[in-house]
Amino acid sequence: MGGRLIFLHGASSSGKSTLARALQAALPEPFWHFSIDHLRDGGIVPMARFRSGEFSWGAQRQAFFDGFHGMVGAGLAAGNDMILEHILEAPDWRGELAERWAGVDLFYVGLRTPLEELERREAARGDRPAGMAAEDFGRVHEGQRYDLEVDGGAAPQENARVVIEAWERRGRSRFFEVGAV
Ligand SMILES: Nc1ncnc2c1ncn2[C@@H]1O[C@H](COP(=O)(O)OP(=O)(O)OP(=O)(O)O)[C@@H](O)[C@H]1O
Repeated sequence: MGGRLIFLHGASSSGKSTLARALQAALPEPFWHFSIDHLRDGGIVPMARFRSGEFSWGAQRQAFFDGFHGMVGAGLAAGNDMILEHILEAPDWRGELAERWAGVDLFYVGLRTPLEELERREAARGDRPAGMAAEDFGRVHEGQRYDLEVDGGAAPQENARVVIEAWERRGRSRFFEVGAV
């Protein structure tokens, strides 16, 4: 039997990682927290050499994301429950992932955080390029249909409680309603 997937989707600095950690702390079973941040910051990808321009990110990007999406499927297929935080950057990813994860017990959560708060957080953390959050804000939720939307400006523990409560009552995920968007 496959694991269950809680997918957190929202702009950079919307609070996905923070909510994922709050969920991980509150869920009744051990869920993985899975993010490209972990590949980048955990030393799996040679980031310094991409950042210096020695390696071309453009040339690697497709394989990187194909691999990342495949790792989620592999984790689930092995029976692991997972919280995925991710941004669907390309318009065709949604359909591709709906196909790849067909049959997965998935709960799709949209994290909406006001632009002013996104910009405040981005400036305060200082580890994301300025303007990234605003760029995401304008397009990240476009055409998405979520099983639940939460206010990324609210306290993470409260959002975790709301997500878990809704997740426990979940039906078939709207993530798979690809043709309808
Ligand atoms: N509910 C919240 N209230 C106040 N600050 C928050 C909240 N959630 C997150 N933050 C802060 O905002 C910043 C970004 O949060 P976080 O890393 O969780 O966002 P993210 O969506 O995972 O970002 P990215 O996609 O860029 O990795 C962090 O400094 C975090 O402490």
